[in-house]
This record gives sequence, structure tokens and C-alpha cells, in this order.
Amino acid sequence: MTVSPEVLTPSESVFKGIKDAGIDFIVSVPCANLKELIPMVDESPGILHLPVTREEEGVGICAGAYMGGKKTAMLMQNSGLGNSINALASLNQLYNIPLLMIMSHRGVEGEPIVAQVPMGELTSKLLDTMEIPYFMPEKDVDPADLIVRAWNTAAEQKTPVAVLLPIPFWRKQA
Ligand SMILES: O=CCS(=O)(=O)O
Repeated sequence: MTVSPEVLTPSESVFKGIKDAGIDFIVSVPCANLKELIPMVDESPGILHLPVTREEEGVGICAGAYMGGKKTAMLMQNSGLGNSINALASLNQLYNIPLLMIMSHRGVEGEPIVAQVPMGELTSKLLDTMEIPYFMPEKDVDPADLIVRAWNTAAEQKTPVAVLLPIPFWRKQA
């Protein structure tokens, strides 16, 4: 039975995209907006999930998992991009290793924590500077399809790719 996208919560739709893309290795650094998604990933028998303490650690672990045949993703806050720049550049981009970064995009619309704002506003500029492709929610586009498209881009271009999902995107799961 196909569940129509409008009956899925945002986290369920992202999780559906992860499964549809065939992603089977995920590291995570928690964020309040990922509180529904991380347990879904952790409880999925088809996904090896490894919580990590810092995003650059996750970049390295995912690179190894990819070289071992896994399709990899990292669940993170966009602020973690700042912790990952060197690893993304000197490992993934140098050796053409894909990684899907599913980012809770903090510091933009609806952000209650002022400390999140600087990186929130810098994230897309940093990704542009690093020539890392990124996707954002689009009107009438199922988030699951966005995740699949992002992973396919990472796999075809052998590059890190980000999906930026701001607070209003996650808010619907209340
Ligand atoms: O990084 C901020 C902490 S929380 O809002 O994700 O709990």
C-alpha cells in the first residue's frame, strides 16, 4: 500500500526518503528537530545507525563505511557544518566520496536560540563556497523525493550533498 505524502509527518517523509534511496549507514549528532527521526533510523533493521559526538567524526566514519560498500548519511544540525569543513574538503572532495548531510537548519526562520543565527545565515554561503550542492524544501515536492534526489546527486557526482530543513519544515510534526 502506498501511503500518500500528505499523511506522513515531516520526519516520516524524510525517513521514507532515506529508505527509498537505499541508505543503509547513518551517523547522527542530535538536534531537537531530529527527535522523531533519529529513533526511526535507530530502530530500522536495514540501517546501521551510529550516534557520534562531533560531525567531523561522522564524516570520517561515513567515508570508511562508503568504501566498505554502504550508502551513507549524517543527521545533524547545520551548525555542525562548521565542524566538518576540513574533513569534507580533504577527504570527501579530494577522494570523491559521497555523503548525504540531512541538516536541521537552525538559525533561520523561527529560531528561538540567538547563538544559532550566525551559522544559520552562513550555511548556504559556506556550501556555495565549498561547491557542495544543497537542496531545500520545495512547494508541492514530497520531502521523501527530495531526499532521494539529494542522495542520487551525491552518488552520481561522488560528492557531499546537503539537505537544509528549517524549523517550519519540522514544526508540522507537533
Ligand atoms: O543546539 C541546540 C540545542 S536544541 O535546540 O537542538 O535542543
